[in-house]
Amino acid sequence: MFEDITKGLNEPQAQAVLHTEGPLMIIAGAGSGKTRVLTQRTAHLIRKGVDPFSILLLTFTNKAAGEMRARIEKVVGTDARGIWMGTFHSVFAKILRFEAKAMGYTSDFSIYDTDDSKSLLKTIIKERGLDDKIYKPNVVFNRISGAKNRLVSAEAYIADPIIQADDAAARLPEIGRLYKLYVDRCFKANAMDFDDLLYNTNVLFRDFPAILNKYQHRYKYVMVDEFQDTNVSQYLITRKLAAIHENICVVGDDAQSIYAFRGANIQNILNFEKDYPDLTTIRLEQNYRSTKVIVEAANSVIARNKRQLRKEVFTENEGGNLIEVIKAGSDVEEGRLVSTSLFEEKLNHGLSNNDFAILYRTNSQSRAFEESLRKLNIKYRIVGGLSFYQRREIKDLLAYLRFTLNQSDEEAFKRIINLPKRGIGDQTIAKITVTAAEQGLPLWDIVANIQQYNAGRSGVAIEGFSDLIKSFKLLVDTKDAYEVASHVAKASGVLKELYDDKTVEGLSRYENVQELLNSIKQFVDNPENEDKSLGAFLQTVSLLTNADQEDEDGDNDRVTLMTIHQAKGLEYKVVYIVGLEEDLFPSQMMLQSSEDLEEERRLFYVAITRAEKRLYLSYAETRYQYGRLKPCEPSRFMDEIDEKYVRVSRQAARRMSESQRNTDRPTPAAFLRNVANRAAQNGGSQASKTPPTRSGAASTHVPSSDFKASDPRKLASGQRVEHQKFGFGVVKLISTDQNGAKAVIHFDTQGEKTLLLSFAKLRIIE
Ligand SMILES: Nc1ncnc2c1ncn2[C@@H]1O[C@H](COP(=O)(O)OP(=O)(O)OP(=O)(O)O)[C@@H](O)[C@H]1O
Ligand SMILES: [Mg+2]
Repeated sequence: MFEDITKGLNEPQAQAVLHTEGPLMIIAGAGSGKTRVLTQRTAHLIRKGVDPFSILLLTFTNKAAGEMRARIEKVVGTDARGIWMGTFHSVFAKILRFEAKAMGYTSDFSIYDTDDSKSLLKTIIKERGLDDKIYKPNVVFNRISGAKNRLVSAEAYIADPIIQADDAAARLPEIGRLYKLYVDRCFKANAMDFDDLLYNTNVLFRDFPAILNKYQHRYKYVMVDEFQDTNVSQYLITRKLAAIHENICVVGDDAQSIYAFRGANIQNILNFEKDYPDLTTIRLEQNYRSTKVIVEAANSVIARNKRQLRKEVFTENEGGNLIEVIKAGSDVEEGRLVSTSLFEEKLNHGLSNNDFAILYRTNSQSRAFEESLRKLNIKYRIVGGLSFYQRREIKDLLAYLRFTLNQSDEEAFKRIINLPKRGIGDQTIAKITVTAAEQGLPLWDIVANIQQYNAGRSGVAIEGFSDLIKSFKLLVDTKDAYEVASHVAKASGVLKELYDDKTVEGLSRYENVQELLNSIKQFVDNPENEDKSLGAFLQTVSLLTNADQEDEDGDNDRVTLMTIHQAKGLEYKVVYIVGLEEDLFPSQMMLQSSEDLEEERRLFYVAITRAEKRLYLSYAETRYQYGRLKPCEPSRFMDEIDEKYVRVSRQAARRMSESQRNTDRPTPAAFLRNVANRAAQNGGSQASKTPPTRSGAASTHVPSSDFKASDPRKLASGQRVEHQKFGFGVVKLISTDQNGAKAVIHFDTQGEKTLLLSFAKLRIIE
């Protein structure tokens, strides 16, 4: 009866899909179909007649949830809409909204983003008269966040501070008090921060058994993707929710656990076996995503980690190309070489921009790649950069909307009270917040009754503000989110101020606000959204994760640039892992212990396993850091890949053999010698289906200065040339388009390639 649901799945995958009752754990390597199994399993449950409302499916991003929902919908139709699906944060925010009263909040509570939290902490630190160079809002925030994720309350923290050895920040005596003040202040503002969404859900389920019981009965089937990255708080919630039916299925890969720094705990996987003695464990071992070279290279890296569950990963996919190393003189050159390679890949393999990802360790590395991609007219998206919703003008309008809904929201209040300028000074604003805090009054009590306070000249302006907000409030219950928002944008003066600003930036800010209004309209028009209220819209917006951004201009064919952390669960035909240098990756900041090194290595494993067909690794010999040019050493991680899977471009190999000769110069790590040797020995192409390239001629007589970005005027068809990577060939055709001049060249061993002449380094053979 369920044959078709398991069609195309392998034996253990099918078993996992059909095993619906009782606890189930799927521990398996990257690309082995874990996420696919969850999708099929959910479709199967619905086909069996399970009510979609009783299925809870927790994913890593909202986007992943959306994609899974779309796939399930293909099998079961619109029933899929009823499934409770999303990130831990978004699902539990929804529950908290229903149950807000029990916790002393209203269902219109605000969600503070990290900026709001830090701004509030800054205010509190100042009010306490503490030095914000010692009590840095950032540091204090991380402390509080860490405590909440371990379910340590402010009171418990004060009684017994979490102090780790050699952690100076933890010893600051006021942290506990600041934690307490911060929590009180958020509560008074009817606001929860991101960590509260988990913390408060735990408190809710702990203190209100009847409420817990309701959800325990509702969710007959609970599933968690990326289980290795759940923290204790998330695990506890999941376990409690599944306690009655015990139909809990978690899937994960301990080798991809990369959030220990945020409290994720591999231990959860081990505990799971203890917590569920009658657990069924299924292992998936076949990778369907990547070529043999990529799978085996990834295996060879992760095998170096001591702390891991042993598991096999193999693939029946083709051998594929060797992993290529791109060596650049500087970070700028790295951007250029990677973008050029990407451009050539695109042309030579008929790929689209969507097939590519450039992965880096930290966000700040994106700049060089952005610039060089732009020069080549290649569209890209940055996941996790300054997102649309973090822009000033967007936050301004959102703050108005938040305050319209929740007049206790202190951070929204601070943002808008003098926007557009009403002549209300910072001191007056501080006076209002401090008075509210001291007298234990909601902000709004003071703002709405300002005539009772001695607010001086600002009084009239504040009165105007409160009248404005009162008029907005009247709309909330009867109008949808779009009607309220477009009225607020106009009546508040936000739109007009931007409209009057005729600078280029002003114009683009004005357009951004219009764009926000468009997105609210879309939200309202979407039949999947039953609740079209302002509150419902604000909730979805505040919980967008960085990976959930939509492209603004509707053109979705873009190269993706992102940190490796953001890349979890995703796959691309061609992947570039860039900045493979010591101190950058592995990151210097993370290297306190061998455990940290293992976490960095898992990150490298995640990065490698995103690639389907081809993988490139790049590094620069020098890089600007903190305003200074620094020499860099190649990352030890490149050394850790079994050398038979790696190929080094001729240029890199040649420079290496030079540095070997020059023994006075410190050679950049053993890696360089290794690869030079191996390139010379095996022609660099063992496992590849393509014939060996000329990279074997690592120390040819050709000085690199002879390879120049080619001037099209000197090149003619029929001419014989040599390319650094592809070897010798004959020019077939030269043409020009908006990207500049291109040549089609037929290479002796590599076949026909189209190269962009401003980048291709060719040597003309006279
Ligand atoms: N039995 C199968 N036959 C063909 N393709 C499959 C099969 N199982 C999975 N795939 C494909 O393999 C790729 C990887 O699957 P999926 O993303 O589910 O793996 P995963 O284990 O979740 O990976 P990750 O650990 O990176 O999250 C996807 O493109 C998926 O469609
Ligand atoms: Mg997955």
